[in-house]
Amino acid sequence: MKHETVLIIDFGGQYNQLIARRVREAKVYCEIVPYKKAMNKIKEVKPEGIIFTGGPSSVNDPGAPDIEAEIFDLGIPILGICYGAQLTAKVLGGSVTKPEKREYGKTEINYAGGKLFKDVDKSNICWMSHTDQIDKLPEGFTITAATHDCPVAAMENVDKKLYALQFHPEVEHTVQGYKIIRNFLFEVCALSGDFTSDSFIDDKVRLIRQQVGDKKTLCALSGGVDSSVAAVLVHKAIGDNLTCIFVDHGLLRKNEGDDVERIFRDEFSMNLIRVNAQERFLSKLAGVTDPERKRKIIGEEFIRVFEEESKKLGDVEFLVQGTIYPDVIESGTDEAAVIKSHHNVGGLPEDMKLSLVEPLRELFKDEVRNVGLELGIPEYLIFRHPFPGPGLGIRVLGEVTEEKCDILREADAIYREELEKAGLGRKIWQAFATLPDVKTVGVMGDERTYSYMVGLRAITSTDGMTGEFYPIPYEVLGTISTRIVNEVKGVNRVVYDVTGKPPATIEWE
Ligand SMILES: Nc1ncnc2c1ncn2[C@@H]1O[C@H](COP(=O)(O)OP(=O)(O)OP(=O)(O)O)[C@@H](O)[C@H]1O
Ligand SMILES: O=c1[nH]c(=O)c2[nH+]cn([C@@H]3O[C@H](COP(=O)(O)O)[C@@H](O)[C@H]3O)c2[nH]1
Ligand SMILES: NC(=O)CC[C@H](N)C(=O)O
Ligand SMILES: [Mg+2]
Repeated sequence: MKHETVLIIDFGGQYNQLIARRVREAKVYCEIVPYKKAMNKIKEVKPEGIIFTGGPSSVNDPGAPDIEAEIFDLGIPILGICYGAQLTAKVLGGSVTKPEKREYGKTEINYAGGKLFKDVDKSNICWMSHTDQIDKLPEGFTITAATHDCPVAAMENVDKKLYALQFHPEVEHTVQGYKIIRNFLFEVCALSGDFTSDSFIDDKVRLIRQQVGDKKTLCALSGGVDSSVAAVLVHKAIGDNLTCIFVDHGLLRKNEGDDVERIFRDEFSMNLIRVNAQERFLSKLAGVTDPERKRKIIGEEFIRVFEEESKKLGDVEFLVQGTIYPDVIESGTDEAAVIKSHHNVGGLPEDMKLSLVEPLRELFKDEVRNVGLELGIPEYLIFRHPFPGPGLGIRVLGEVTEEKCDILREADAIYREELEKAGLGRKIWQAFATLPDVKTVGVMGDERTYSYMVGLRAITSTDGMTGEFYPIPYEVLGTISTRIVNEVKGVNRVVYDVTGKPPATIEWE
């Protein structure tokens, strides 16, 4: 039986999989298609609804992603989001400009009602991330929402079932955003919601067995959430043919190497090899300051270590990684911009010989956590803060040296210890310290100091795609700052990062 289908047309937005996920959650089958293939795909699957994603380009740029005008005459309901909304306006004869004020993050909005905003509060908060905006409506459209700086925050042509939103309903910070997507699916497209996916774990176990067969397989295990879940899942599929490799690259947090080794030897009966590779990583990084260069060096060195270990085991073809969707999209795709090359995706060397097994590649962190819990992995492992593979290599900003890593390790340990003491660990999604390549003047013991400054970051998020800084109480910040400056030699100043994502990212590099 053919399921009702929604096609999501990809213009390179950061949140495309989030749109897909919301549609999946509403029990509607959907597929993401590159914009260049949109018309062919529409003819092939005859979707009941179409969603245009956001994207990094400006519709006025020469060569910007475009869409055939005939798509608007097919009678299929279309929801354009951000770039998708701007493109709808442009193609249908309206216009888009770059206003003086841009909007990023939470923004107050007023809705005018109608099918798309059924049961949505008239005045609410939405999530914006745009530079351009619609300034002239195409014929037949009316404005259905506005913010202080964006007069056309939504527009529609009810007769033609065309809807456009400047904000992002798929992002959870848009209060009632999911309701708006559901209204599009159920009120505008009149779908019934006939898609329930089979159990993810059973499906994946079957697919992994198909891909790997009885071949020996390595798993890159960091002890983090994603690779632990990937390892347990693959172990369920292929048992002892799986060997986990944990690389201590000298860029780990305080005590992390020993903790990971102990936990995975005690808790799981899996083959685990720890490779101590501190010197080779640090020597490859010596003198390098560009963040993207550093990420690529680390990504490549990881793979070289895995290749060497695979030779020792003999006949290994596959490498399991705990790659998840944000790693993929932020590393750039044909349509999406490179935000940063995650070491496990954009940082992989071109000549790598192992084939990848990445069962979590389409999922977001909170979905991975749910799979982990279902697999019986203990909660204290599942709810740990994420820690990026390149580790302190991208938290020591600029050139990475052992001395700077040592300073950061101590400062970071104090910071996280005090957050735990204050009971904030589980309220914050990810917290860490960074060491900018900046020295500042201080006065300690009546003497001048000229020492490093430490930056503190604490973010709330569900999926790592967007986030807000967590308001740590001043007393707690004060205690942390005093302890860091008193206890960590080489630091005389502490600052707190109060930026969300967007416009910043979570990590500083
Ligand atoms: N020190 C390491 N040793 C071996 N593999 C690693 C190491 N660090 C990262 N990896 C590999 O790179 C992948 C991506 O790293 P990432 O930090 O995103 O995920 P994670 O460590 O598994 O989970 P978390 O996001 O909770 O830290 C991991 O899933 C793992 O396969
Ligand atoms: O395994 C990883 N390899 C990487 O190269 C990498 N870069 C960022 N991160 C983590 O991804 C999430 C989103 O990070 P950003 O907002 O900094 O892009 C955050 O949780 C980051 O810690 C990485 N994880
Ligand atoms: N998030 C988006 O889709 C952004 C669209 C466009 N690049 C802008 O800045 O307005
Ligand atoms: Mg990690």
